[in-house]
Amino acid sequence: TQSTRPQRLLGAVQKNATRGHPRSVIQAIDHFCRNKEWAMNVGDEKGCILDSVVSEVSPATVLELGTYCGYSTVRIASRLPPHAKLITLEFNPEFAVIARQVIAWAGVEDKVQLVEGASGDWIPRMKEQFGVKTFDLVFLDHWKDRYLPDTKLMEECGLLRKGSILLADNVICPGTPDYLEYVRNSPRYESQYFKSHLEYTKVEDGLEKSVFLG
Ligand SMILES: Cc1ccc(Cc2cc(O)c(O)c(C(=O)NC/C=C/[C@H]3O[C@@H](n4cnc5c(N)ncnc54)[C@H](O)[C@@H]3O)c2)cc1
Ligand SMILES: [Mg+2]
Repeated sequence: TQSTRPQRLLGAVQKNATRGHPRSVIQAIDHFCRNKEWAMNVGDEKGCILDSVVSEVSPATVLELGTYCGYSTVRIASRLPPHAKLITLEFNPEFAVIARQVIAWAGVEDKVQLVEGASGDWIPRMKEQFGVKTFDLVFLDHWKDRYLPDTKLMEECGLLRKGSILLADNVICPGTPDYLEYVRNSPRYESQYFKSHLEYTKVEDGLEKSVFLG
């Protein structure tokens, strides 16, 4: 039977990356997406911005919305301080199966909890289910029309504290206009745009970094 793109991406990781070396996993995926098949990973250009935010925040608790194949999961997890935890939500079981294997190949599985399910269902259960108080960093990279409702839900569930950082992918392409308008105009956020390009292309895109002011 035909393989899927995520399966072919995983194959490229297993063929070209070294087990336990997250950087080689990232390089293998970027090479595959540049030279074989484009895939919606945050990519190496925006990935460097993500890296610098993770290093700057040095978060103890991270939430990622939209795991896909686990590219940004590996990128974030490989830069977390010891004992830090990354919870990543993915509701497509087929993608979750691939992401678990990519995460394992990179050797970062003990920092990552991949939860299969929808953000809307799981955000309200973070405290009771995973003993999370608040998130120091949230990386939003799931369906673009979910960024705003999920941000409001995180506020309502008390998952954000003064200083929590939201980092959102694709605020230009595909675009998240309602989310951008909210974080840029709400007195509860201090927002900053990092101009970049849509992964593996010359099309403009960027990340929006928003600090929750409490
Ligand atoms: C016009 C156009 C099209 C595509 C692009 C290119 C482009 C570039 C990008 O960086 C992109 O991130 C995207 C994009 O669409 N990303 C959506 C990513 C979803 C993943 O997250 C999963 N998921 C979606 N909603 C939820 C949810 N509630 N709870 C849990 N998981 C969810 C899905 O199961 C997928 O694993 C697209 C640019 C322009
Ligand atoms: Mg994206």
